[in-house]
Order: sequence, then C-alpha cells, then structure tokens
Amino acid sequence: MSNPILQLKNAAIYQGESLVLSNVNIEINKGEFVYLIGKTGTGKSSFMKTLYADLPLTEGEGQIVDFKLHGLKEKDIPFLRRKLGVVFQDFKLLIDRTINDNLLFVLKATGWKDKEKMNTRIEEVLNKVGMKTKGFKFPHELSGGEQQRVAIARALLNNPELILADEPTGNLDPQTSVEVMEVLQEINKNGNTILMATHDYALLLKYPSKTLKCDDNQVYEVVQRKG
Ligand SMILES: Nc1ncnc2c1ncn2[C@@H]1O[C@H](COP(=O)(O)OP(=O)(O)OP(=O)(O)O)[C@@H](O)[C@H]1O
Repeated sequence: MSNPILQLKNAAIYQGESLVLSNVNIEINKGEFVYLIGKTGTGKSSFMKTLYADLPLTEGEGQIVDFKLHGLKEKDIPFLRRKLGVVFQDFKLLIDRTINDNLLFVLKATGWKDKEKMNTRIEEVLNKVGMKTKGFKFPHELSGGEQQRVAIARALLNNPELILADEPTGNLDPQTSVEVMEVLQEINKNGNTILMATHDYALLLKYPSKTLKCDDNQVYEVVQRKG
C-alpha cells in the first residue's frame, strides 16, 4: 500500500518570475530511495529548494511530511525543516568548531537541552556514518568524503522523516562518492526515505532505484533499463 511522504499535484516551480518546472505530479513513499536527475539548469536544485521551503510553492499543491507546501507560513518553516534532513554538495559545516560542536550547535538550535542526551545522540549519528572517532577534529582536518559523512550525520540528528540530498557526491572523487553512497544506502535500509539529486550516472548504474528526471520544464519518472 502506498504511503506518500511527499506528494506534488499540478505544481509549478518558479525562480522569481521564471517558470522552471510545470505540471509536476510526483509521489514518494516512505522507505523509498529516489534519484532526481537531469542536465545542469533543468531545475533539480529549484525542485529541492521548494521541498525545504527555500522557494515558495505558489502554484499547485504540495504535501511533505505532514506539511502543506502551498500557503506554508514563514513561522512553520523551521518545524518543517526539523522533519527533513538536508545534505548539500558543499557540506556546509561550520569551520570554526569541531565536528562534535557542529552537531551540538544543531541540537541546541532545535531545542535539545540535556547535555548527556545530546552527547549520546551525537555519538549515535557519528557511529552511523563511521565517524565515531573523529568528533574532536575540525572540518579542515577531514577529507571531503569524511566531511560529507559528517554532514549526513548532522542531517540524521533529529530522526528526519525524509532526507533531501542535493548533489551530495558532486565534490567527491568516484571512489569517495561510492563510500558516501554506501552510507546513504545503509541509512535507507534502516528505514530512512531519501531523495537524492545527482548527475552521477555511475552511481545510478551501481545502485539502481526509482528515478525522477527533470527535462524540458517537466519532472517525470524514468524506467531504468536492466542489464
Ligand atoms: N537564484 C536564482 N534566481 C534566478 N534564477 C535562478 C536562480 N537559481 C537558479 N535559477 C535558474 O533556474 C533554472 C534551474 O536552475 P537549478 O539550479 O534549479 O538547476 P539544476 O538542475 O539544479 O542545475 P545544476 O545541476 O547546475 O545544479 C536555471 O535556468 C537557473 O538559471
């Protein structure tokens, strides 16, 4: 039975005045791993930004983790974002503090108070991405792949219902991309739903999964050829 965690109906996505995607009708169910592909400039990032309410949905309807995207109020955006884990191409770690303090910062900003519980949670998420022993390091002391694993750990802190990853392997070499992908696959196997924008076709071939494509101002599901 389908159990949508994300549903867009007749949605149009704009950057300012210009229409990027129109007539978007898609559904993502709990537990799925979904790719979002498409040439550069076709609207993948705009699509992602609409989902985490960085761009408003002004046309059509959108439902994501129990929030309505159309008519979403400014004051509700932080609550929506707490239910999402967002991972970016450029990691976006705070460079002036250690990995532990990066994660602590997010926990405090999202309402956690108990020091012991925070430390336990930090250890748990770092463990999930194989970075348990690196919490004392500063971001610049880690490789790109390690930084991205920390960024994934950060996205997991509040048990998000959906993880949005926008080109998470875009800055990584092929081997490191596979390592980061293994982490995302593992997280998905443990029940997290993931939408990942990418133009890394090698990853699609190695880890085939449901794929949405942005092309010609449309988003549609593509059927992957086998063999
Ligand atoms: N901040 C912005 N203001 C105005 N137009 C924008 C803005 N960001 C993107 N666009 C335009 O929106 C369209 C879609 O861009 P978007 O970044 O969503 O594509 P993309 O598929 O993510 O590309 P890439 O793979 O290069 O990241 C492009 O025509 C782009 O020029």
